[in-house]
Amino acid sequence: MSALIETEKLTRVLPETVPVTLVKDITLAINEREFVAVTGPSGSGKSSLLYLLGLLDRPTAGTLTIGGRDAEPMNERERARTRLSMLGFVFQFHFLLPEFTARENVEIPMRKLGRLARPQMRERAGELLSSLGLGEHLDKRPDQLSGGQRQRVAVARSLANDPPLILADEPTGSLDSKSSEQVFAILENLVREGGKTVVAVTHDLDMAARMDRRIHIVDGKIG
Ligand SMILES: Nc1ncnc2c1ncn2[C@@H]1O[C@H](COP(=O)(O)OP(=O)(O)OP(=O)(O)O)[C@@H](O)[C@H]1O
Repeated sequence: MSALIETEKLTRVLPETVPVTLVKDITLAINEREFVAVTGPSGSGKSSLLYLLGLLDRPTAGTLTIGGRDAEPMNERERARTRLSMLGFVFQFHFLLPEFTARENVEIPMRKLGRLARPQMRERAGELLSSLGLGEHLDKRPDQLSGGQRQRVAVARSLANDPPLILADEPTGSLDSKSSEQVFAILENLVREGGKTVVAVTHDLDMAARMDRRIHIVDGKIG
């Protein structure tokens, strides 16, 4: 079976006067249905790695294949399309659009991909939110929701186009322990029951220990 995402000596150097190495020679393979933690000290390059894996940044050396496809020759349009269909993102801060309701926020990636008719998008957004315990809050705006609820909306949004891979950057980092546990349980369930692959940066070593595998980054390298 080929890996969902595979890198070979992935490297990202910022071309400053004194070049800054964010990620160095990272070789890894992430398979379907894996729940993977990315850990490491602050500033070690965890977010930079996630950005590369998520096609939000381009490596300066090395290769990355996603769904068996080499990302290198993809133009911006293909990268955007791959992001929309293959990847879901959850960040530490929810980045929901404040003027839209929970349901509309979840519909946005579906509208961008344009595979479903509008009524189906609306229905799917409602179902996703309900499955994450937000059935009562479909028409609320982010400022009418708690932090934990907002993050669950962000998870629902990441699932909008049913991507096989969810990338999460400290998804519970700004939540209290109860909401944190809820969001963790949702991510775990996505892997165990939903067949998704989840790669999550976390500072929480207890959480990392409950995941399938840990990729530890030190100074931009696997350590
Ligand atoms: N655009 C940039 N210009 C200069 N330095 C940068 C830039 N982006 C990131 N860095 C630096 O690169 C290093 C890696 O950053 P990154 O955010 O990937 O680390 P991290 O492990 O995710 O950190 P944290 O755990 O604190 O979120 C850090 O030292 C950061 O300050």
